Amino acid sequence: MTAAGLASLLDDRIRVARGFVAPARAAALMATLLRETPWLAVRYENGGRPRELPRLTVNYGERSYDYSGLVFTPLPWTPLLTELRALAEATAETRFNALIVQLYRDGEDGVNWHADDSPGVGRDPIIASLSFGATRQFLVRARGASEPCLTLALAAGDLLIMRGDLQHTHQHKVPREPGVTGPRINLTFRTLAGPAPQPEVAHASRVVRWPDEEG
Ligand SMILES: O=C(O)CCC(=O)C(=O)O
Ligand SMILES: [Fe+2]
Repeated sequence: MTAAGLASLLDDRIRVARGFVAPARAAALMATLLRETPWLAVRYENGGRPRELPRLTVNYGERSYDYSGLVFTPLPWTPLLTELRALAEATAETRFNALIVQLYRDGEDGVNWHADDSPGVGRDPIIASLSFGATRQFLVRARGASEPCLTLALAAGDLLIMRGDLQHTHQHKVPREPGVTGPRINLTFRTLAGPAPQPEVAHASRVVRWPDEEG
């Protein structure tokens, strides 16, 4: 543990602060974010077949983010997200200008192996991730390996920081966990610089209400 209560992993390129947001506040934030975020179901075509990302996602900040080959216009910061950004910045000791908010509706949602290495984040990005709601597994593997070298259960209020050359040496994943019935929200703060991404690629994403008012 460092002075700030951060557990250090993989040569200090992953740091985890358990309970960074206290439980009552984390629960209140989960409810507010669920209710107030204009969730987007990201739809795209793959080999002519319509696909949808297995999670809902929204971008905030000053710059478009290139995600799964699609470019999305970000929404402006809200007072709440600005406040959370300041907390993340203080611990990560950097400034962030972009945020991806993702909703894993239940254990059927997840994100497959990837690295956060889109050109806009620069060479060795510092990325801060805040989790709320259901606890989910976060796996890390070395590039070229099939098995994870690190498995973290990210719970409500946990802060995870990735930095150094981790995105070049490793990939990460939030696997499907069919036993999980509750939703999870994850916020990843990033710093985007350099040339703006290409013009928007055609996609059929749409804002969805979740949970559905009816259900
Ligand atoms: O949900 C998480 O903990 C990770 C999300 C992630 O890897 C990403 O947004 O790039
Ligand atoms: Fe990621």
